[in-house]
Amino acid sequence: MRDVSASYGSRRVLVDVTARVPRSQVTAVVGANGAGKSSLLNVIAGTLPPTSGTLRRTGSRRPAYVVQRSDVSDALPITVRGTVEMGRWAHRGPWRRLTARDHAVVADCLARLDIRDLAERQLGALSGGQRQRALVAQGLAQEAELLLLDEPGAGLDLAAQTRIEDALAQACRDGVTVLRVTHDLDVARRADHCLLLRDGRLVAEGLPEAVLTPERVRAAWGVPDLA
Ligand SMILES: Nc1ncnc2c1ncn2[C@@H]1O[C@H](COP(=O)(O)OP(=O)(O)OP(=O)(O)O)[C@@H](O)[C@H]1O
Repeated sequence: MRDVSASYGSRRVLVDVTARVPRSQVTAVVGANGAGKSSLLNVIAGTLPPTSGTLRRTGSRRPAYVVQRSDVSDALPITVRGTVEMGRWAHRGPWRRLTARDHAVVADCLARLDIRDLAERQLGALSGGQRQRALVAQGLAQEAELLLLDEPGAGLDLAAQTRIEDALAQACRDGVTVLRVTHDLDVARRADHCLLLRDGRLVAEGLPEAVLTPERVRAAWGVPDLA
C-alpha cells in the first residue's frame, strides 16, 4: 500500500501509510490500543475505503478475515461445523449445497484446529479459546490467498494458542499470506515481517528484531519496560 489514509467520519485513523505485506509469510501488525491496527486490516479487507492512497494486491480472491471473537454474538444460532462451512460460501455462495470437496476442506480445518469434537456444539456456548479456534478454522476454510486475523491469540490458553500458531504456520507453508494483529510482542518477534503503528502512522516496517527495538517499543506504548 502506498500513502494510504482512512477515516471514520472526521476522525483520521490511518495517515499516509506505505507498507508491504510479503507473500506467503506471516506479517505481524503491532501498536498500542487505538493505533489503527484494526483499521489497517479493514482497509485491506475492503470494508473501510481509503480516503487517499493506493492498494495493490497480487492474486484475485477476496481476503479471508478472522474477526475478534468478541465481535461474534452469543445469540447466533449456529454450530461450530456451520461456522466453518460458512467459510466455503466464498466459493459456493450462501445456502448452496456444499460439495464433497467443501465437506473435506471443512473436516480438515476442524482437525487442524483440533475442534472436531466440538463440531455439533453451538458457537455461542463455547469458551473464548474454543470459539477463537472455530473462527480461525472458518478463515482457513475460505482457502484465501490472504488471511487477515485480528488478535487471534488474545486471552487464550497455551494449547489453544499453539493450535492456532501451528495452523497459521501450516497455511503459510501452503502459500497463504498471513497478516495478523497481535498485542503479544513474542508472537510478533516470531513473525517474518512486522508493521509498527502509532497514532495511525507507520513507525517502522521490516524484520521484527529490527522493528521492535526497546526505544521504539517505549515510544509506541509510552511505558518503560515492555521490551
Ligand atoms: N467504527 C468506528 N467509528 C469511529 N471511530 C472508530 C471506529 N473504529 C475505530 N475507531 C477509532 O479509530 C482509531 C483506531 O482504532 P483501531 O480499532 O484501528 O485501533 P487498534 O490499533 O486496532 O486498537 P486496539 O488495540 O484497541 O484494538 C481509534 O481512535 C478508534 O477510536
